[in-house]
Amino acid sequence: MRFAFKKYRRKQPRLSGNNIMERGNFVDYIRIYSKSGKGGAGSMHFMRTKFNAQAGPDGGDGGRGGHVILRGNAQLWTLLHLRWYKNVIAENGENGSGDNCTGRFGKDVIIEVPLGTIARDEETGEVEAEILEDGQEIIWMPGGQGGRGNAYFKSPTNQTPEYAQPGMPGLEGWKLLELKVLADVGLVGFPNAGKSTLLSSITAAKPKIANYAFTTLTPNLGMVPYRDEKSFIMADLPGIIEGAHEGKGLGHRFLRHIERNPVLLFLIPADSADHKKEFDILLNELEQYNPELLDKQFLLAISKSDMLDDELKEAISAELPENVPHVFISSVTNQGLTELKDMLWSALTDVSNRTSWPDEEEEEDEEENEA
Ligand SMILES: Nc1nc2c(ncn2[C@@H]2O[C@H](COP(=O)(O)OP(=O)(O)OP(=O)(O)O)[C@@H](O)[C@H]2O)c(=O)[nH]1
Repeated sequence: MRFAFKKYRRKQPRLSGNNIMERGNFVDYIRIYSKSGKGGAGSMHFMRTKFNAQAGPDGGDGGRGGHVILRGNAQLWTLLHLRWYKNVIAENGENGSGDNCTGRFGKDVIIEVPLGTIARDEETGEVEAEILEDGQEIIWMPGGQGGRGNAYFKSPTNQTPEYAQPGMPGLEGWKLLELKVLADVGLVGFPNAGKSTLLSSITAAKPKIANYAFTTLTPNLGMVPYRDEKSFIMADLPGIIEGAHEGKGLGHRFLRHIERNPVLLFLIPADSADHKKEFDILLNELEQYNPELLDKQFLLAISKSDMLDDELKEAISAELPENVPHVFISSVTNQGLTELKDMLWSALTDVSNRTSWPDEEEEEDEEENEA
């Protein structure tokens, strides 16, 4: 639903931020008390009898209460700018007055949010709005309708008594705004796997890189240029450790960002003690968080492969699951990066490339049949 009242736009209070500075302060979850405006009362002034509008001067309708509107802004990366807004309250509509004067509409409040923001009701958990495009506007909480003034009842078709009431109330309640980063490819790996280094070597993004765990505390996005001026977006997500779904390490807060990435690239470093086990732990953490994540397309990259000779590569390849394509890469020597981009692009464009996981019930059936 797009907001149609363009002429009111300039006057609306906007809850927006100063873009770039906010990248360092990643906030992806906000609880906010939100209220749309009440409709103004219709003017019934000077009426002699309740529905005999002919008997007095015309009274105008009350103005509509202000909406609470969400607007997508591609320059925003976090919800930080909303942190201090505990209440968002739109203005009430003005009452109608004599001489058929319609009350002024209450001012709408526009909340600017980054793309990928979901709005929920705290009590019901219901998703009420989702912003995916720059400039997209959704009337999240509509303002109450204004009451009808007696002018309205001059028309014989407009005799519905309930419209003669004062304006309708707006909506109110505790709401949640949640940001799920929008990217084509999400990088999944233990801390120190080389995720940020990969992002910085194939995109123009400059994430923090260091030889210690949890250098990346917030998602970083970068655009990967591909052949023929094509491109895709890659997200470097904070490292996952065993028990992340129970809150260990940085916990499961950031796992929500993976939900939006159609392709997941698992990064396992060449110097891992057990590549297969590391991959299984990561898969398990994703599954514990949300089993639907296993329906995504997976690719596996063995990072820091400049440390490996051909023999070691063969040994690692033999350990890895056959149904997940893998590639050896090094962000230092650029080894395998072109092949990796080709694989990512075909995974993004080719739905038939989807990794299939045997369903537990199927496995049980097979076991029974074998017995
Ligand atoms: N030899 C070699 N070292 C690498 C390569 N990629 C990354 N490293 C090193 O590995 C360390 C960790 O790299 P990061 O890119 O910060 O790892 P990360 O996965 O983003 O780590 P977190 O932010 O903790 O999740 C750094 O010291 C990098 O220099 C590579 O291709 N080869």
